[in-house]
Amino acid sequence: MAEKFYFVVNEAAAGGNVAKLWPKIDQRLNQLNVTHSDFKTNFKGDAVRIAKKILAADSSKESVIVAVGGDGTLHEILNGCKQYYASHPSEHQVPITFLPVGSGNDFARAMKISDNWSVALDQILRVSSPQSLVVGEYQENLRGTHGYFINNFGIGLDATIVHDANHSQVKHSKIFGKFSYILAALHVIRTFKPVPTTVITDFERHHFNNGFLITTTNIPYFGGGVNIVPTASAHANNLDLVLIEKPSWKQITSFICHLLVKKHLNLKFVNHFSQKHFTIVTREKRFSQIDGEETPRQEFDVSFSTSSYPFWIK
Ligand SMILES: Nc1ncnc2c1ncn2[C@@H]1O[C@H](COP(=O)(O)OP(=O)(O)OP(=O)(O)O)[C@@H](O)[C@H]1O
Repeated sequence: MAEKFYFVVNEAAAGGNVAKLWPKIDQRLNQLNVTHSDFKTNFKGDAVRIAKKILAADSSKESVIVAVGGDGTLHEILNGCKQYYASHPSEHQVPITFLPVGSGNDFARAMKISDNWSVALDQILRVSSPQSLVVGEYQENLRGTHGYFINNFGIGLDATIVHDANHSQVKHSKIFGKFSYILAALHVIRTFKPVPTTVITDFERHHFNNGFLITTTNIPYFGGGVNIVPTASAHANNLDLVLIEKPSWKQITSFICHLLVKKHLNLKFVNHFSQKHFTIVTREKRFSQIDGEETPRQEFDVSFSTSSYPFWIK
């Protein structure tokens, strides 16, 4: 077991429910005599700063940083750690892990971390050594931005769904909130304008006039449990790109039926690339989502590659 756990708590995750949950988790940690401290995030992006602050104070071999929230919180902690070690390359890398109590927990689903916090906490406490996992790395060539993702980077359809769902009134409804993504998806599938897209791999260049779904993934799931690439794995040193051109309703129906039996990647109109490096260029403004976090509408010239980080996960 690690000597000290640093819990980075996003009380705003799961529609604010984590604020009510954290005292129970903290009480359980005290009952179990787990040496720990907690840091609450105060605003969007704050977990990046907190992760760097923790590492600057304690980079010991016995420490672990725990994201308490959804995928967005883990995403920020990974990026904070990566930024810290970019300027401290010789230091020991403190592993990170995840207590999935947010609403988007695709990474936990992929890594078989329980969605019951108490079971997930036991899983974390039973780990005895870190394991290195593959994470996605992106370099946005038009704006010079750079970062890492644990799950996926989507341009187009999924990103527009994330945007619409995040800005819908329904999301804040106690009863209908959980349907906000389905409602947004139904609307966006009908209205999304396809985008000309070029994919450049190490050996080839492919052009698609009507890019619709353009999702690069490191794990099987996106959008809260959709098994988009069943073979994707954070243990494999590659990323998977799924690109679908604007489909007819017949193709959408066929895609959904095949998705249910995990055969959708065999469909003729579904393009699937599995590579270590590739670049995606879109010359019209669209939204993107990175681990569920939306970015503004923009054109993209983004190069993808893989990287790795130690995770405190069995
Ligand atoms: N104190 C805070 N107030 C508001 N937002 C915050 C705060 N702390 C973190 N955030 C932001 O909350 C967002 C959602 O976090 P996260 O993905 O972990 O939870 P979630 O419940 O899965 O979220 P969602 O379903 O809304 O995407 C992230 O963009 C994060 O930066």
